[in-house]
Amino acid sequence: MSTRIRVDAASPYDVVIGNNLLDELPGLIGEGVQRVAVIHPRALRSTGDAIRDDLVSSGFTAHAIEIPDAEEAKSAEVLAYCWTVLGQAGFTRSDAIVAVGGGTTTDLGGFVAATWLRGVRFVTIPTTLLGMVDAAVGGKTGINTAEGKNLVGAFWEPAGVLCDLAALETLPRHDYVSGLAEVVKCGFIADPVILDLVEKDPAGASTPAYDATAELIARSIQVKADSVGADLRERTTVAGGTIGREALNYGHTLGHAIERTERYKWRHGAAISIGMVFVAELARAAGRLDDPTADRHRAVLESLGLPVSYRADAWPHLQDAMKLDKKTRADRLRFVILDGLAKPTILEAPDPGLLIAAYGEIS
Ligand SMILES: NC(=O)c1ccc[n+]([C@@H]2O[C@H](COP(=O)([O-])OP(=O)(O)OC[C@H]3O[C@@H](n4cnc5c(N)ncnc54)[C@H](O)[C@@H]3O)[C@@H](O)[C@H]2O)c1
Ligand SMILES: O=C(O)C(=O)C[C@@H](O)[C@H](O)[C@H](O)COP(=O)(O)O
Ligand SMILES: [Zn+2]
Repeated sequence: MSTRIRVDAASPYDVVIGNNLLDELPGLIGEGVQRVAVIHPRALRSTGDAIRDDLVSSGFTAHAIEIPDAEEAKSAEVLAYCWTVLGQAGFTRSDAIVAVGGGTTTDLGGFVAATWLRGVRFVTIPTTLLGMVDAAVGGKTGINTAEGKNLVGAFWEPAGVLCDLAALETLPRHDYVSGLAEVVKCGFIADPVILDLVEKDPAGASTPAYDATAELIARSIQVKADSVGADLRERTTVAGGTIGREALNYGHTLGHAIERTERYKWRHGAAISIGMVFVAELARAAGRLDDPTADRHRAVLESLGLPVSYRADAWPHLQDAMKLDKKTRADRLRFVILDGLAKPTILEAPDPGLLIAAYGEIS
């Protein structure tokens, strides 16, 4: 049995969660498409080849494009390599891209789709927890540069998202747990039932075999779908006491700065775990967040084995990196914080003393 979650975008699409979903792929690729590129990371070579072969059996001319694993894929060089393959294979505007892999593959693959001939059809098949609950949904695509995380990219929405839960069984444990950071994020910003389900059995929740895994995934995707359906291009700042898509950036201002400082060798979820504890401390220091909710961040993330502290001497580098965060306006840093559980808002240009105090709590 599969679950479908609709994303009410300009062209609405479904995120399907279940098993053996590949029968749905030709329909998502659509009529009139001749060529399909299946972009996959090195670690999923056999999956990429199998999907390509299936597509050939369905009558498409399919090519597998192998890219590096993890953040190495999100580079200008890999992007240019994909353009070369598409050009040599004669991809036209009526052809399509399928990205099969984790968030790095769907971010890169989506940017290839957004930029090739100014935009071709795109389908995501996320194979990591993080990809399913976050990266493959919502149309943010892009690459990193030496100056910062995701600094170059485009909004380019998929025609559909297929989350085959069986893929999670081969995922290394630290990658699964990294994805849980985004799940916990959804709990704090919008759906506290997620936190209850994780806290009930953190050891169990750290594996895909947990009896609430499908519910955790569906609830997190619903949070994402609601946010991007309402504010795809992240334009809503503060309106009527609520914020739009920026809420999904909870923990990411410091988290992305840590990723840059670590030269993109860390997993994204590990970095944003620290980033969430930091903004919880910032909100507490600013008198905005109650102690139990602030303390709950460290407790739940630590119980999953995620990091919650970082080197004290890194603060000057992190401050520099945060200046290029996409929420920054002119010289004013803007952080997503909580005014209470599931009440995200923006803290604009906090006093430097507050930032140092919050960093002191996590270093
Ligand atoms: N676009 C968005 O809205 C959005 C949202 C959240 C995160 N992201 C981005 O997603 C990226 C992180 O994604 P991730 O955590 O999925 O990491 P990832 O894509 O690097 O995947 C982690 C590792 O697992 C391997 N892998 C993937 N699926 C596997 C499977 N089923 N079995 C075994 N190995 C597998 C990959 O090759 C990689 O080495 C970051 O770059 C982050 O910025 C984007
Ligand atoms: O979808 C969003 O919006 C998010 O912010 C989700 C984040 O989890 C994700 O890491 C995203 O890639 C961050 O976007 P960025 O705009 O800060 O680069
Ligand atoms: Zn993220």
